Amino acid sequence: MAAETKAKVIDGKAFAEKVREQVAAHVARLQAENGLTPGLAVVLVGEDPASAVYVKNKGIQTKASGMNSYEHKLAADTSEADLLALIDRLNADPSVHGILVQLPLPDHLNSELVINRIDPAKDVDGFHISNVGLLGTGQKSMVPCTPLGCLMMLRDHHGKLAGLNAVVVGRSNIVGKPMAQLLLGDSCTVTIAHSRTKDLAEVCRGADILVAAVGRPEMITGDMVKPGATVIDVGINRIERDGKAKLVGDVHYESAAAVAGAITPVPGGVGPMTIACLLANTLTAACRANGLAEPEGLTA
Ligand SMILES: Nc1nc2c(c(=O)[nH]1)N[C@@H](CN(C=O)c1ccc(C(=O)N[C@@H](CCC(=O)O)C(=O)O)cc1)CN2
Repeated sequence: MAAETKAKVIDGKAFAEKVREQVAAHVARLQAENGLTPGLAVVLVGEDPASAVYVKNKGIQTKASGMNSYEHKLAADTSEADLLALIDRLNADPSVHGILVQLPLPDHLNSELVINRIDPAKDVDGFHISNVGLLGTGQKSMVPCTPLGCLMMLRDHHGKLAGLNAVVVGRSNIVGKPMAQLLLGDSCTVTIAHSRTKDLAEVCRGADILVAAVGRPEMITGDMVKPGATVIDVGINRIERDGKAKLVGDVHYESAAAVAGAITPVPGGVGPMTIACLLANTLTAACRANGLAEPEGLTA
């Protein structure tokens, strides 16, 4: 029998819709008052099916928010020199305020080199080494979309986060590390745990906020969750169960929801916030590039 769900379910789909509405309202004001339309260029190399869907959705949502969308689809065997030349052109294009290179890139391309070629002011993914350094030192930066989305949901649920114990399970550059920096910025006491952490369950049980970003299906189980804790599940894992394809997070939802105070589901939790925050970052980049006030509530 399924365990009873006690936790409040944090609805990322609904939250993302509100963020997109805020972005669209701000974009309409920018157009009316400043004659400015933010533009986002997304670069996809190759035919990875999941990446193609994410890029398509980015284009649809960018246009729906009133911004310009520029899609660049390149063949899987595109050379590094050609990709870098495209980034140089986008860096120099004043109608492009945000540039995103969809990851993962094909193996023959050096992701670090490619990402670090993007103008940091247009790096709406927040992956450029300059933005990483700015975030790590508490300075104004572009913030990676997935952690920014998690932070927005946590602030909305808790109000103030100061003094709370946060455990981030996972140490990736894209989610784990920036998530930890953002929580530290909001004065949480932060622990970064990972696959080699000793007694991971005990470390997790100390968390008021538990962020799972390990990329292992259902690794975080209910016995690892402190009663009443807020659980943010960043994992998106495609598994097969009972002969059917299924999408699950890094958290075993039923057992964790029986103990947690609040929890994000998969799908419909963190995932939709990633693209909503990409739109927010593009708007922020356009405002900064034009010396205009940044949108309130849409930045870290
Ligand atoms: N350059 C980047 N590449 C990648 C990023 C990124 O932030 N920047 N993140 C992921 C992919 N991603 C956006 O690019 C993304 C992943 C998941 C979702 C989402 O809405 N997920 C849904 C489920 C969708 C499904 O059925 O597959 C959900 O969780 O509800 C949006 C965007 C890697 N690459």
